[in-house]
Amino acid sequence: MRYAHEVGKVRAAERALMARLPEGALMQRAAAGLAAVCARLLPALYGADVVLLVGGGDNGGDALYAGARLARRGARVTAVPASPRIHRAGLGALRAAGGRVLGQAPPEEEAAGAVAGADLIIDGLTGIGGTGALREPHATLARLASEAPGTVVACDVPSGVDAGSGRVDGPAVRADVTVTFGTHKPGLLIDPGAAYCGVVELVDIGLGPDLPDPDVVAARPEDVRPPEPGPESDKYRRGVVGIIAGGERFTGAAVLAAGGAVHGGAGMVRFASAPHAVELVRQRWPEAVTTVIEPKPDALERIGRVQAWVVGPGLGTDRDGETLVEAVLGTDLPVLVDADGLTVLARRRDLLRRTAPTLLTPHAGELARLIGADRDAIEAARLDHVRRAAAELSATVLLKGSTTLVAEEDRPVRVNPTGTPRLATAGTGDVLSGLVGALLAGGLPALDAAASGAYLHGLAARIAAAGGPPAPGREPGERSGEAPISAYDVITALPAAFRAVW
Ligand SMILES: NC(=O)C1=CN([C@@H]2O[C@H](COP(=O)(O)OP(=O)(O)OC[C@H]3O[C@@H](n4cnc5c(N)ncnc54)[C@H](OP(=O)(O)O)[C@@H]3O)[C@@H](O)[C@H]2O)[C@@H](O)CC1
Ligand SMILES: [K+]
Repeated sequence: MRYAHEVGKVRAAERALMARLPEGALMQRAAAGLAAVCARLLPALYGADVVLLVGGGDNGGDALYAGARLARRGARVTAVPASPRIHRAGLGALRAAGGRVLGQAPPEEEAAGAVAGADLIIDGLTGIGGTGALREPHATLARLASEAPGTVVACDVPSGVDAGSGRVDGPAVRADVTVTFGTHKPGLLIDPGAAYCGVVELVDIGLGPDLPDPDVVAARPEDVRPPEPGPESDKYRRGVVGIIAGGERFTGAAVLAAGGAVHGGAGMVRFASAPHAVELVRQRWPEAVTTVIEPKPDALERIGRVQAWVVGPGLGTDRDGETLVEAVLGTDLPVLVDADGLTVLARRRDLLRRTAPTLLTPHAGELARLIGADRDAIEAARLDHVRRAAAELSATVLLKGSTTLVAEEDRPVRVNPTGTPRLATAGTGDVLSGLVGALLAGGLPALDAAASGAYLHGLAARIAAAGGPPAPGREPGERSGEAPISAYDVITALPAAFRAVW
């Protein structure tokens, strides 16, 4: 797992560690790590042009000390101060090492020329102390760095990205590499901030023993553990998922949710709905066991045993849909509620009073209705809202988006690292609900089922778009070689995604 801690906890751990270390030792560790990454990124350090963008806080201090280290090894280092008060000792160290410092508030052309001509730019404008939109001249310098041809290395956090949340309120530095100290910050893992970071390198400055449990974690491939069938598995032990989706009017969602479950490793998929949806699912997925039901309180009685339920995609939000959502939530089994089911829940929050696990999978608009918040406010502060929702609704909440988040009260929020803009296409959410339902039925706890499902879903989308397992890295501006994908393509690529993590 990649771990991230809130800014306040990072500062507390830093204080505790600094109390045991000689003055300035921590900043030296950070600067040494930053300089080492920069040296690796340059084909030749001797004679390389390195520009430091230096803000008025310790983030600028890190950049100055790292610049001094690079200057001592032969780089031509120029500091561009963005503030009249920059780290004095760092400035002295850079000068002593032969670095050049532009005048305070240098003319824009001079700074622009230095940035445009640099082989490598270190962004030390703001780190965890940055708040709100970048002011001038920081904003201009951030823009110049983002447009420059040289390699951009962000110190701790790309300036303009809110370290705690990933919020970006104006211009921000687009980094090729972000060197972060001690632990990740949530804003490095969550979009939009995550998209500004490039490759994130964590430098150990010895904070570990002083850090509490993480606030946010992101899975690596080895952390994704779908339930694996053993030699004694039969279809019942591998988990039977029941899906109630679609109706007379909406059938696509039913077919896609059932497909996500069929390819999501369920031992058996029991699908139940109105005749038309049942007919189409039967045609597309002969593996599913189907039942025609009517929207009555006893609707589940004819379906047979399941280990987890999925309810909602394409169900409709009228009284009939509500009856089915109520029936499913009335069971003592794990339930995933998606799409129309969530709209029903927004007016029937009483249905969430249950003891078995409940997993809700809203996008921002659905979450806005569920917790009575503004959709734009949710998009701007996704981490805060997903946490709030999990607490208020007493449920596991998977908030869909370019970085999908999964929250459960008193647990670190899971950030999905495999998301891709290609997933922003109709029907992919239905596939996710079937897939996660299969993982729930296979015995994963709701948080793990949701996080693993989101991971596999994103990976399948990437595989479908690329026509095979994605290449490990791509140069900026290089053609992606990817195709647009449909929700059905994601289903088809699920086996390859499972193979990649098993
Ligand atoms: N603590 C430690 O032991 C260690 C800390 N380390 C390093 O310290 C960093 C934290 O340093 P920090 O606390 O000094 O804050 P920092 O990120 O430099 O920002 C403050 C400056 O930014 C300015 N500023 C803020 N918002 C702005 C805006 N919107 N637009 C423009 N300016 C804005 C603000 O200006 P002001 O508002 O005060 O006028 C002030 O000058 C951390 O990220 C890591 O790199 C490492 O060395 C490891 C050891
Ligand atoms: K920075």
